[in-house]
Amino acid sequence: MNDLIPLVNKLQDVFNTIGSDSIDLPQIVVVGSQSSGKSSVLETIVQKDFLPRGNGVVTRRPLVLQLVNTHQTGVPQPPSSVSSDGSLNESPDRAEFLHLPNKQFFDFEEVRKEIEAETARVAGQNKAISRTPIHLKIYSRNVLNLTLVDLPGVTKIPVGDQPTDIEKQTRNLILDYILKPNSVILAVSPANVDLANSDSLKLARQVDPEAKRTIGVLTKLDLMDAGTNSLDILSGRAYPLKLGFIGVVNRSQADIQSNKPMADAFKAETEFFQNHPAYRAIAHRCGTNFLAKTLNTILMNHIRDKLPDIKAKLNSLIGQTQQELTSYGDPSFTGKAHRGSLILQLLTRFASDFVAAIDGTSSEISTKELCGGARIYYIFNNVFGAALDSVNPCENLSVQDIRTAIRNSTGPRPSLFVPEIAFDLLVKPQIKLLEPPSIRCVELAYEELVKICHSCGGKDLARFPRFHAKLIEVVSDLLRERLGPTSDYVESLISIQRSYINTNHPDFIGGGGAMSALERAAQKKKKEMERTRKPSTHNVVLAGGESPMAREDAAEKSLTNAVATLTVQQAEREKGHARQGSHSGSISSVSSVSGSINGPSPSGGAGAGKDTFLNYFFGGPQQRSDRPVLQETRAMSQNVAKEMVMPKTVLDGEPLDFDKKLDHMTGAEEFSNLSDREDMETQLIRSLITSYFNITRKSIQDLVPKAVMHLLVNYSREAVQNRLVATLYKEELFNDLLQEDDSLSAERAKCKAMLDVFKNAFSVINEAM
Ligand SMILES: Nc1nc2c(ncn2[C@@H]2O[C@H](COP(=O)(O)OP(=O)(O)OP(=O)(O)O)[C@@H](O)[C@H]2O)c(=O)[nH]1
Repeated sequence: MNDLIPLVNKLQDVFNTIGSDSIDLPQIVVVGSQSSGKSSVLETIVQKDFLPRGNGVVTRRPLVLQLVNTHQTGVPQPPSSVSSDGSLNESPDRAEFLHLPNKQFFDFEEVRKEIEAETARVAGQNKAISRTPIHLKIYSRNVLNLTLVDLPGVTKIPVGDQPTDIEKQTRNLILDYILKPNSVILAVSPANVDLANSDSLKLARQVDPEAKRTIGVLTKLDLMDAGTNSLDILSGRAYPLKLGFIGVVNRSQADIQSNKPMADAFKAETEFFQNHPAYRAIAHRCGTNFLAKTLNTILMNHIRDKLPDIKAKLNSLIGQTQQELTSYGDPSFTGKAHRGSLILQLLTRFASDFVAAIDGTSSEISTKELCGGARIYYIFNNVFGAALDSVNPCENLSVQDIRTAIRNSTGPRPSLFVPEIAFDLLVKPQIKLLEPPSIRCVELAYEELVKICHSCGGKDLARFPRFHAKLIEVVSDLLRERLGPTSDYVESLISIQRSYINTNHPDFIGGGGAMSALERAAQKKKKEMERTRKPSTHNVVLAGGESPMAREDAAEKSLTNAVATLTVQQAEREKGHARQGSHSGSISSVSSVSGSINGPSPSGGAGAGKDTFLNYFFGGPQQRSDRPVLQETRAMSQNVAKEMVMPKTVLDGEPLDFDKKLDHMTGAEEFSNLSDREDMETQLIRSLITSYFNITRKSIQDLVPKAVMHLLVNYSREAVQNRLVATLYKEELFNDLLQEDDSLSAERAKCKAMLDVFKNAFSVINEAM
């Protein structure tokens, strides 16, 4: 039975080699406030001076102490096994530190120095504490098998390098250890301080409220005021702990300073209890010897209770670790004989992941966010759709632009009808507005495909980062190759739309439709005004002699008249064109063919100068002044004008009106005051542009996603596997491609070591049970 503690020690060693605390092993954790006597208790149990001593905070790192009984039978030697002269028997006692694996310590003064040095190395010289434990193993025939952890004492006031929250830090460190259900709490309290103020018991109660795994130790019983004693506590009446309280008397500071031998201290302790009137009756249940035996029994029972759990935990850890190890791949498969098939397998997996992500058939589809092909659909439907919808058909088209277009398209003659050529000129640049969102749609789909290819390959490929990078590179190249043709095609879709303005489109509103819509709008507005008109205001006559209503009436009337006149003119005109046998029924049908089918347009040679006019109409004011053609025209006109008026100008030195007019050849000031007819014409052109633009927008919205799917998505989807094989399945590349990631090899080795440890521990337990 006594083999159980060495078993746990063995497990602890096994786990220490990989620095894992994945198994909560049974151990005794010593807890107490600063200077309560924790180190003294441990030293008395070990029967050795080996712990650092001094004023204030001494224990500053957890010390995991494994006591190993070296007696053959495993039965501990009683501390009384001293020679007749009172000195301890010559013993082969020795100590080992985990951090110094090849060194054995036979001098325990050296052990103390090493603990001090190791504490200072990690926690610094000045009172700060550290969570990193020191592992110390002591082999002796005078110890019972025990695993104990000495922790820094609870302090209230920071000293030295200690941070202001030292109390919190120490408490958290202690709680980390005692929270583990497999730890037995050795709660040390000095007897000369009221138990109600005991930090160790308060902490123990937090994690073990039923007091099932807490054992109380009362130190400094010799320092209690004369006439007082702790019998109530020691006999379990004052504070209920299932494992009870044990009283001890350690060496005092004076004893330590005078190097009082352990054996003497032990003797003195025994005498103290046997001679004390209050404790005499329970002397056999007091003292360090009894404490060591009790702890040994408690720990063994505890281990026996916990062993099945530990075994089960180990079993599941073995399963998990085995799985993790498998995920790192088998290194033996990268050998020469398997390289080709491994490359092909990984490459095919990458390609099918890519296809599956696009098709939405991937097994790792997210339920949290859109991924793969669904994102491409989102781009088409939501992003591209919304971008197109947000384009205003008459964007950047001012009244002035429209008027100028109308005027220019009628040439030197005044316009009789709404000029079709102006509509043609104006609508083309508007269609161009659809190009940027369409190109962006291609780019977004491309970016999405690049993203998809980055997420392909899965865990298997993580092993071979170079191969993974190469696969991504090849697919990215393929996608990049497709980006150009797709963008070009989409660009040409817009150019196609601009190259022929099909005013014969069945959905196009046409001139007649636009006119009647305007008429309806005007009549509706008129009715609304009539409805809101108040009778009392009818007769109010202003100083000017005309009532505001009367003025409104006049304006309304003239607007309606203008619409009527234009409608009649338009009807006449359409009739005329019908007679000539051209496309009939819409004003714009006339416009679209006027330049080619029906001979010269009303604007004469305007067709030839269209581009210049377009630039002129749709560039900003700055651009406009920069246009060389316009500048030239202007300069020419000015020269002509100057020549004409020179004599008069020279005579009186004043700028002539004619000059001024030519300087403002854009005619901007005239557009501020449009006639009713001009206003109607402008509105008519606007509604024609809007109608035609909407038709084009609809077909672009339909065609661009189709083009992207055909030329970019489906093309690369189908070509990916072949491209990958053609580029990467080459014998001379295999070596480079199958270079394993260093960190992954290290991870695999670590995982393998861990698995060995768990298996080892499992068989250790199996043998013991
Ligand atoms: N007289 C007497 N003194 C004791 C007893 N136990 C401990 N001391 C003294 O109390 C002081 C503190 O004891 P330590 O064992 O260093 O206490 P600790 O809890 O380990 O202290 P830290 O590690 O600094 O938290 C030392 O001077 C001990 O000699 C005891 O039972 N009787």
